[in-house]
Order: sequence, then structure tokens, then C-alpha cells
Amino acid sequence: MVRVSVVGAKGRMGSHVVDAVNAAEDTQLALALDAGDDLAAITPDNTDVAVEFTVPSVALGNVLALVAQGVDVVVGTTGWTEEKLAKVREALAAAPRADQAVFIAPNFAISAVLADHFATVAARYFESAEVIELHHPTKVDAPSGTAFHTAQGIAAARRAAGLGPVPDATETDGGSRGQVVDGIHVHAVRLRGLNAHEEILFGNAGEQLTIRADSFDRTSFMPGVLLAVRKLAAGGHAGLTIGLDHFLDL
Ligand SMILES: NC(=O)C1=CN([C@@H]2O[C@H](COP(=O)(O)OP(=O)(O)OC[C@H]3O[C@@H](n4cnc5c(N)ncnc54)[C@H](O)[C@@H]3O)[C@@H](O)[C@H]2O)C=CC1
Ligand SMILES: O=C(O)C1=N[C@H](C(=O)O)C[C@H](O)C1
Repeated sequence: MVRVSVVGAKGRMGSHVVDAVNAAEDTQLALALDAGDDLAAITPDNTDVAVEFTVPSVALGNVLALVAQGVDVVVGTTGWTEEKLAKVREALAAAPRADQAVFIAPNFAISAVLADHFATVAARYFESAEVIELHHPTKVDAPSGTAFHTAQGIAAARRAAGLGPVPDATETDGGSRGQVVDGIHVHAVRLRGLNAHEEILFGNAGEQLTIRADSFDRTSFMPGVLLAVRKLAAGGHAGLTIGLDHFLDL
């Protein structure tokens, strides 16, 4: 049995992870911690993998603490910058165990992971590309971690193909053109009734391709979370890995 501790266990995602770990035949819940609990309770003696779903402002500190305690971590919390990722890599280099692993996924839903992958395939064929993410109004960050990651992937694919900037004649912008991530405009919608959705728009003269992923329920993230937990528990993923596509045969 893989022993799993959950950090952020009372949250929307954390509580689903607790249920998923309890329901799976090969995982068992070790500790379920939330704000105010002592993270030092999670050690290799009681936990094989910790799952972290909290808020962007505390996730780095939690991951660094867990790594220092010798625990492998699966992270779903968003808000990862290059600076923060560098700190995780540094912590792993100084970790108690040589084979320690941290896995971060911008999105655990297969629909979103595939949409992201298809977008990187399509990117080089289109002059224009924009990303729209649509979420529940209780989400604290914008744009979504997924949309940020998608935009970065599109930008990298465009660079590799030698494409220039996307065409855009905008001269005045009060913010309506969205956040520009690596040259790709990203727009965020917050609407009661939504869960997690992303639309990736590609355009050429006279044609358009739209790739859309819809996660209607948080259960959609759980197979991906359990896959990551199992992969880390099995070993062979030392260091920092980003993106569920690494664990799928795409
Ligand atoms: N990677 C993915 O597939 C997904 C990622 N997310 C991300 O996961 C994160 C959490 O989302 P939700 O569950 O909707 O948020 P939420 O607000 O419902 O839950 C966050 C939980 O973290 C707890 N928390 C806050 N500070 C803490 C600390 N220092 N130590 C332990 N627990 C602490 C809160 O009390 C709360 O229970 C967000 O960054 C969100 O964007 C959400 C859905 C899917
Ligand atoms: O907060 C959410 O709900 C989600 N957060 C992640 C993100 O920011 O990309 C993943 C998914 O979109 C749901």
C-alpha cells in the first residue's frame, strides 16, 4: 500500500484527494493536514508520498519543508515561477535521500493535459494564437496555472518553428487584451456555475482551430493525482518533474 498524506486536506481539491486515496485499493491515507497543522508530522516513517493542494502563497514553503523532511511530493497548487522552481531544485539537490522526487502538474485532468499537448502540436501551423481560461469565481489566481503553461508551450513551439510575434494592431488597451505570457495573450473569465475550462484559439487567414477542454467536476483530476502518486511511489523519477504528460504515452 502506498501511504499518502494530504496537505490542504480541507480544501476543494484536498478533500477530493482524501476521498480518492481512501477509495483506491493500493493507497491508504496517512495524515490529512490543513492550515495551522504542523507539517513536521509528515515523515518517511508514516508517508510515501505527500500531495499538496493549498494556495500559491504557501505552496513553495510547504514543498521545501516536505523535501527537507525526506518526503516525495505531488503538487497541484498553482503559482510556480522560474524563481520558485529553482528553489525546489536546490532543495532537492540537498535532500536527505538521493532519489527524492517532486512532481508538479498545472492540471491533472486528462482533457486539459491533452488540450495542452495538442496546442503545442498545432502552434507552429498558425499565425495567431490566444488562450481563454474560464473558472469558478472562488479561484484566487488568474490566469490559471494551466493557461500559463499552455501559453508557454505555444510560445516555445512558435519559437522552435521560427515564427515571429502574433499579429496585433492594438494601440490602446485598458486591459481587455489580457495578460501577455511569452507573447501569447491569455484571458481569464470567472463565472458562477463553471468549474475549470480552457479554450485555445488558433487562426490563419480564412480558418480557425479551437481546442477546448472542460472539467465539469473535481473528480476529473483524481485519476491524474493517483497516477502521479503511484509513479513517485514506484521510484525512478528523482528530481523535479513538471506536467502529467511525462507520465502518459503521448
Ligand atoms: N493541478 C490541478 O489539476 C489543479 C490545481 N488546482 C489548484 O490547487 C490549489 C487549491 O485549489 P482549491 O482546492 O480549489 O483551493 P481551496 O481554497 O479550496 O483549498 C486550499 C486549502 O489549503 C488550505 N491551506 C491554506 N494554507 C495552508 C497551509 N499553510 N498549510 C496547509 N493547508 C493550507 C486551506 O485552508 C484550504 O483548505 C489552487 O492553486 C488551484 O489552482 C485546482 C484544481 C486542479
Ligand atoms: O483553481 C482551480 O479550480 C484550478 N486550478 C488549476 C489551474 O489554475 O490551472 C487547474 C484547473 O484549471 C482548476
